[in-house]
Amino acid sequence: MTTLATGSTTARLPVLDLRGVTVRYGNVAALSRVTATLPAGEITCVLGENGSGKSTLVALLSGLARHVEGKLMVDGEPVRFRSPRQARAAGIATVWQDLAVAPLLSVWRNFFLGAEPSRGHGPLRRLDLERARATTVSALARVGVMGLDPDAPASTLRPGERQSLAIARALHFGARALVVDEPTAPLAVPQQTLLLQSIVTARSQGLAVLLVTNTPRYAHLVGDRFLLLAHGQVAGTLTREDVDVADLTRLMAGGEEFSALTAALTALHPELGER
Ligand SMILES: Nc1ncnc2c1ncn2[C@@H]1O[C@H](COP(=O)(O)OP(=O)(O)OP(=O)(O)O)[C@@H](O)[C@H]1O
Repeated sequence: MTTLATGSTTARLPVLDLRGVTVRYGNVAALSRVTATLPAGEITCVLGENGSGKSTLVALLSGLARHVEGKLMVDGEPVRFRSPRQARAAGIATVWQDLAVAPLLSVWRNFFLGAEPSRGHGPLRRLDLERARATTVSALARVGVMGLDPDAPASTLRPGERQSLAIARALHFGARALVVDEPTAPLAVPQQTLLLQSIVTARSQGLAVLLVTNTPRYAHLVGDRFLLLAHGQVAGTLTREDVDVADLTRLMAGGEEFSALTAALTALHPELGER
């Protein structure tokens, strides 16, 4: 993990850094001058009402939307993605809300998606099936998914397992940042557990994680920071020391109240305003 020693404290360098970023759809500013920092090895939860800009933030980071103002930086370098492929190449892996798998293909095929291991060279080069299966099983185990048959069709994966497969894939292929748009349909507890467990694994592997969630309870359980969006703007940024679950639940319902709380906290602790 990249760290920067600052005197007696150690500050983590941001993997993703947004400075005054604006994204428009026609005349609508879906994000307006958003500033946020996502350090390595931390989970930033994005909370906000419908239409607050959460999906647009995911679209921006994954190369589907472009900013017209401000700067988006990855590891300190300004970027402007023209495609999801470019975002992936920069090390940003996205787990979509409505994550699709190729249902008839095996679990291992879905894990590699065209990047299957091979052996031999030139005309003798062929798929290394054993390695593909073993790698899939061990990568899934790393995020806490045990006992899956790598040859089973992906249609047999439950929703939480699908997301975990995508996270396992991101870790295996060396992503630096993980963007997770939580499924809208509530997951059953075991699947929700799997998903959160995979996200926590990504954090412990040093990835910068952005989790878009509608569930303050889960956000508080795993989140290190909370970014509240309201009407496309940052209504506040807080850390887990600043809020409890009840605060988050209340604040999610109204960005204005969140702004008021942030202002009050910043007045008491000026250093919070610098986050
Ligand atoms: N493709 C689009 N074309 C025009 N306007 C859009 C488009 N996508 C989003 N918007 C508008 O941008 C704003 C932010 O929308 P966005 O979907 O990012 O919010 P959200 O917080 O993800 O909402 P939800 O939780 O409902 O998905 C909204 O006013 C929305 O109507």
